[in-house]
Amino acid sequence: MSEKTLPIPPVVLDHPLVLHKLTRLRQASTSTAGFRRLTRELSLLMCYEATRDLVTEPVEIQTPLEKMEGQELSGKKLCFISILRAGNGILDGMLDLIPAARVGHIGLYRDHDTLEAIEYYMKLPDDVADRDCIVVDPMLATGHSAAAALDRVKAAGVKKIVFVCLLAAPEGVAWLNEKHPDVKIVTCAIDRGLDEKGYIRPGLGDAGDRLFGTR
Ligand SMILES: O=P(O)(O)OC[C@H]1O[C@H](OP(=O)(O)OP(=O)(O)O)[C@H](O)[C@@H]1O
Ligand SMILES: O=c1cc[nH]c(=O)[nH]1
Ligand SMILES: [Mg+2]
Repeated sequence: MSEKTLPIPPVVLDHPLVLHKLTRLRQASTSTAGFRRLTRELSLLMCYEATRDLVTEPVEIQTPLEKMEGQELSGKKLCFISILRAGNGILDGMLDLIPAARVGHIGLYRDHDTLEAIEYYMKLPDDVADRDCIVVDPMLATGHSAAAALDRVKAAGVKKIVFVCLLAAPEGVAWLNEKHPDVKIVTCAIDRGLDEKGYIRPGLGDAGDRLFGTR
């Protein structure tokens, strides 16, 4: 009998700041500028959670008053991978917190009729296999885009991946858990479910259009 890997339970941020900012983000009356700013702020908070397992080592430093032992990051280097185009809204906040991280991009769009993910671009750093990766996309709806992106990242040799999104549908979580049970999902909320067009309900609408003002 084959052993099935148990999925890592998703981490849902329940911090009051996240609840407040996510509520503002969802509101239809929030402007493009406001949506972008809130996405960036929420990304900082999600980055904090997604990097919780980073390894540190002791380092001796001198404060203005005395020597002490501090801690500095010492584990594998990081790479952020943005699923275009809406992933770039999250990427900005992540890079505010970890400016030295490398960045990869995977271009995917959902076919409106089949809801399958269609790839149109990919560029990953040459040394991505030596890095831990955080893959970012605001929305985990059917999970097709995220699963396709993770297939590509794993094919490039990456071993440890966290997937970060603003909102998830239970259907997307189930799909990703099935396809990539070893990938931890970090999200601000898991909503009620998908509608007949594959939109997350109650959701926040089309994240890409709201970030870039394209509709
Ligand atoms: O889980 P799924 O059902 O695959 O849906 C989620 C995808 O849909 C959105 O992208 P979209 O295709 O609208 O592209 P965009 O970022 O260019 O707007 C979103 O940013 C995800 O990538
Ligand atoms: O609700 C949804 C689903 C997929 N993509 C979005 O931008 N929003
Ligand atoms: Mg879109």
